[in-house]
Amino acid sequence: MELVKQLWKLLVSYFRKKDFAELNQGQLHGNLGAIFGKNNVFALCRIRNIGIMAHIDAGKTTTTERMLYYSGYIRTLGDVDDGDTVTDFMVQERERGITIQSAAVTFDWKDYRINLIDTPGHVDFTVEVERCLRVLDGAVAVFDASAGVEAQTLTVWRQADKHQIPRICFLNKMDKSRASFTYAVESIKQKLKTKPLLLQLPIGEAKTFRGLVDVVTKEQIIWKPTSDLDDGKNFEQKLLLEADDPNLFQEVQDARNTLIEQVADLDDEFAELVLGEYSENLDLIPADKLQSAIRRVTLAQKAVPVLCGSALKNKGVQPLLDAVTMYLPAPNERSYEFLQWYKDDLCALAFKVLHDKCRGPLVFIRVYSGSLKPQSAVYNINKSCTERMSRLLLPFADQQIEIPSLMPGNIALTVGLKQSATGDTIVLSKASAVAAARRARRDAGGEKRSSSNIESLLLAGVEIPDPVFFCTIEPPSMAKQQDLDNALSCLQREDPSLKVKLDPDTGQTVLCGMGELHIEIIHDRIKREYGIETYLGPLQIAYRETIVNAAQATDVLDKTVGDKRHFVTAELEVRPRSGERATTKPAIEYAVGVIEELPKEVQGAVENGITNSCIQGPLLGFPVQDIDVTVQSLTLHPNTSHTMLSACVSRCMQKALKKAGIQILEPLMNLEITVSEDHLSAALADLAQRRGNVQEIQSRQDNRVVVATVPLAEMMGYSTVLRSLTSGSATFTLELASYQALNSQEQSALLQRRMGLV
Ligand SMILES: Nc1nc2c(ncn2[C@@H]2O[C@H](COP(=O)(O)OP(=O)(O)OP(=O)(O)O)[C@@H](O)[C@H]2O)c(=O)[nH]1
Repeated sequence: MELVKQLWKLLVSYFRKKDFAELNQGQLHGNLGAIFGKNNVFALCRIRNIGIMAHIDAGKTTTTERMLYYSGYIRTLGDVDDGDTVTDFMVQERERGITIQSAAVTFDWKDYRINLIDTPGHVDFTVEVERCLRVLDGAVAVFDASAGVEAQTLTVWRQADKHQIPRICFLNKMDKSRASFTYAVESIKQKLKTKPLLLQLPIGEAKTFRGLVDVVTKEQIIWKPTSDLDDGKNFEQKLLLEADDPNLFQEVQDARNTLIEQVADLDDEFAELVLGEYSENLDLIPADKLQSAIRRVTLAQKAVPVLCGSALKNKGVQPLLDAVTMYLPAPNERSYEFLQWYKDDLCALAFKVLHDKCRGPLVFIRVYSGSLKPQSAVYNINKSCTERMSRLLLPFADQQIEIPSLMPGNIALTVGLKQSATGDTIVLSKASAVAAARRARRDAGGEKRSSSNIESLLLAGVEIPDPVFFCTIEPPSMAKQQDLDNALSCLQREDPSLKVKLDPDTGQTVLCGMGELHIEIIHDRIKREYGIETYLGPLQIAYRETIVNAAQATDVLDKTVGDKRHFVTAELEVRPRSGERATTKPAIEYAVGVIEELPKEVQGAVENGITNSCIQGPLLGFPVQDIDVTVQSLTLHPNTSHTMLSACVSRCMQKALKKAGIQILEPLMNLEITVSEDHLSAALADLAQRRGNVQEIQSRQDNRVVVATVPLAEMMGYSTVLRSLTSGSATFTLELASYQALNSQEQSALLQRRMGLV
């Protein structure tokens, strides 16, 4: 029997893949043609730019796939486990069943144009999530209904808070045996500190989950599997009557009253209705009035609508799409201060770069005002350069269709921009940027333009956290070094969280990344996409250095090059800084009398020298963090070049840092392990051996969640160990918490290891 089942699964999977291959070749293009054939210009109020975000494996890609299917843009349902979804199109994504890079798709749902971005859930790709959130107007947060809020949910939720993005919650996986609507809602309330508005109640849970009731309209939706195809298109929608199910009817009645109360508390306009016209009978409040009020509180981010379903079992996705159009904002409902300065001129943000072998860099752009046309020149404010764009493409995962223009509120791909990178602001022309700057100055009351004023003309970029892992990367032969450098520079433009540098001692190329998986994927991409078989050195931890005491140093440089004498004397003081957020940017000040005499360019050269010496600390060459520097005195010969000045200051800094005593800091990680009760003690015992510090053990349904901190150095290859300790049942997330000082024994052991003595 088991064998027959396996064979059947194989057959289904084969035909799905076959369908998908055919779909890629023909059907998809047909559908894209259909989009293009239609009126491609949507009124702003009918556009939704949304993202799908969640903890790893919550079901983002599966939900996206269903959205594409129900909107008619694909005719066969893909499956993450079969590696044939539309948005996970990278080979690595299909092989591993995870999303690595965000994919943008454009589709229409009931007269609305939806630009949707499926984002990765793995913590190593958090930067990818953030740069997409930057251009979105709204987001759907997907939850595994059996797990509620998980570690990475918190991270992406905070990112969405930072960009003030209105959200809808979708409790997915309601079919799972441990799914619990009540538990998931409670965890949203407790952990995300938000007000969930229950817009639906599930009918059945786990195996019995078969539909839901819309609390606003009191309609029940029951999915009816047909014998041949259970794709979720067949459902019955009708008013729930007391006779159908008296208990459920009462539950819905209570839920609607609670919802009305909640919304009335948050929205004055609705409160007036509740207290006035409908005070006698809340039942009479029309659904559309309640929906409008829910929309207002969602847009104001005072509360979050909650829906539920099972994407895998094809239930609940159509109502979710309705909710996206109904409750998430249109581009013109978001306020952006900078738009007033550009008037109707083009203002757009480049938020992602892809490298295409034939077409070169493809830059994803979101237009905020004005419009963009192919074959036009645009001005990049960040790079201060004019670039020519040749074509405009509408993205559909890994395929695109050419479009004649891009209107405000929309997202598209541009071909031909060579300089633009993630986070750059693109405007019509230099003159337009100057005019916008003038208007901004006028609005600021005619003040002289300060640098922060200029920054407000630029759309905010994305903060890239420092990498925690690094390793050397070697080409197979010296002849391939140039190809490797090219590949790395293309990959870096695509992925700002990847850092590449040269080891000054060995001359080797060093890759720095956000985690083991990140570096593994980059290595794999270099092989597959650029055809270079590279060798990675052992993965190493990116430590930091700091100082323990205050110290002073002086340095003199006296060099004659040709007929020019370069003469500098510098005296610096360094002090440890405490209390503030860890930063590798030194705080620089000048002793009385020094700054008045320094021209601006000289000051720039001094600060360059100080900052550069903090990039590589004196002990092990790691970045130096948390120091204050005072320039006590500085004398220089008028002929001295800025390079010589910086070099002298840098040398003086190194002396002062050495005198101050160097302390090595190691990355300390927040670790969250979800493990069954049976394997809890094994996981804890292992953690104790890794210098782990358990802070809390929570219960999550039948599982336990261990919240701990642990040094990153102890976590190499942890996934394999945890898998074998828990028979593959546990999962974990790891995220940088802070940097902590090594004790003297650990520090000397590390020094010896780095010097190759042990
Ligand atoms: N039981 C059940 N499984 C689901 C459901 N939705 C998704 N899954 C499964 O959960 C796993 C992860 O699904 P994905 O859609 O890849 O999740 P994701 O959030 O996109 O994952 P990442 O992008 O890697 O973070 C796959 O094995 C899916 O088949 C659901 O509604 N019910």
